[in-house]
Amino acid sequence: MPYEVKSLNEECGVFGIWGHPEAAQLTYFGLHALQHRGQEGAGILSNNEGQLQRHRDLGLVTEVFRHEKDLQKLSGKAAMGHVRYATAGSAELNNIQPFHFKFQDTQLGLAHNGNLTNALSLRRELEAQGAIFSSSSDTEILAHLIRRSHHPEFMGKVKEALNTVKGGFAYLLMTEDSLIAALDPNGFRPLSIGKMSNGALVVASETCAFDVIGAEFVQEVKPGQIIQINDQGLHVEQFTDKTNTQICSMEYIYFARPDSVIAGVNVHTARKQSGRILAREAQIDADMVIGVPNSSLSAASGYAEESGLPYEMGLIKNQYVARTFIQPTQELREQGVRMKLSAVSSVVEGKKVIMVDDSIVRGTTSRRIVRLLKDAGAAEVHVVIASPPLAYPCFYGIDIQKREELIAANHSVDEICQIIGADSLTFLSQEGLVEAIGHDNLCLSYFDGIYPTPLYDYEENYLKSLGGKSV
Ligand SMILES: O=P(O)(O)OC[C@H]1O[C@H](OP(=O)(O)OP(=O)(O)O)[C@H](O)[C@@H]1O
Ligand SMILES: NC(=O)CC[C@H](N)C(=O)O
Ligand SMILES: [Mg+2]
Repeated sequence: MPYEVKSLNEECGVFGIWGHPEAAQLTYFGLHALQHRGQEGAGILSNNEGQLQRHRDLGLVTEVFRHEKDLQKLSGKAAMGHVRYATAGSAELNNIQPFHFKFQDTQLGLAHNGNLTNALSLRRELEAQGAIFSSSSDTEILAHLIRRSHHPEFMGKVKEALNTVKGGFAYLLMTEDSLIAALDPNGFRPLSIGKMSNGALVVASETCAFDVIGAEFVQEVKPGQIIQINDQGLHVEQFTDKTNTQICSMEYIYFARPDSVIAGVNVHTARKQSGRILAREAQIDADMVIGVPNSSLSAASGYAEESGLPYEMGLIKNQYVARTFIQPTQELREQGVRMKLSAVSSVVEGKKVIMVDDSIVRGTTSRRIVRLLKDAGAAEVHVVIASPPLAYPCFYGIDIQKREELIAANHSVDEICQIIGADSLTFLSQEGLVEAIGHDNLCLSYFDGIYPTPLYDYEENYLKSLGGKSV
């Protein structure tokens, strides 16, 4: 399967539109802007006067829609799409979204960014009651809950289902006559509403998808909200009032595109600010600052500005060899990093270099790059990381679910420094991170292990990995 070699994988991206004659085309452009959120598969489902049609496949958006006819057949003035990186269920075609359910009386489209923490137990219960699943993904569960609800109204059924699933979810649903968006009570994942000049309403995981289609930002979907969009406009309700906003801090640190805005904060600005604060906290004597392309470049520019050191291009990313086959072994991950980045010897030779990266997960990237820079002649390599040590897994939509994988869960900062071969290693403090982002409605569980919800099906194994410490 085509795939970019990444150390830290993204989640998923959703996009929906109601009220435009070229709805599927615009969804294609929107998904293209969200491609960084998932590269395993993509799909679009359109709604032509109540007739839903879908095309999906494994691969990047441009590969899935390489034949124009596949997009052209998706007619109608409403559509929704998805780019996937799996968190639950394998990377096979059956799990690629949007899902399209055809019942004898109606049809339903479903797309999901996030990860349910009670998916296994719900599935067990549903199967015991006779449900037959068509995929191994957690996403499908919502459709079963909606169809099995005894509530007399469709929206009532959806609300009941949304109150049954737990964990992280930004959902889009397409019915015959409306597009529905819903966000979990913690609002872990970003989800925003925009408007086009013809009045069409759009929903997207990130605001960068609005810019490519000329839509204007209107409002965010708030935690616990369900928003129905149809020919009458936009109808906002809460499916629960028990909310506690906890936006995933890794969205700001790494996942989201720098041009996106989450909770009123531009991602590049937050990253740049984190670099500035890191420079104040680290105070390292050096000749230059370099970033690790792509995601740490904003933080590196902030670090350079604050420290007054020159910002140099010491590492080059090869934009073309990055695509290869999924090979999730450590050895091949290292191979991927090597293919991806080269050090510029004429820039770093004989110099004391500060290398800024946004995060250390397994330590593969930092170790490899320190070696690259030293092989290229750097006299000293000081690694500074624009986030605190990542020592706890995420259960709300990212693929880091095992503590054993995380270098900071198993080693002190000094040990990590030795393992990656750096001359010094400094992490941004948690307070510094919060200050950089500028609000404290953040999920920081990666760093402090404090989870804002029970972990349900994951709890037992997680507790074992902690050696009995309670969550
Ligand atoms: O410690 P590790 O396990 O190596 O993971 C950390 C690295 O992973 C991410 O980059 P990634 O290579 O995924 O892609 P990027 O080009 O978007 O920065 C992140 O920006 C770090 O560089
Ligand atoms: N990364 C995601 O948001 C994935 C959505 C869903 N859990 C899946 O695995 O398909
Ligand atoms: Mg990186």
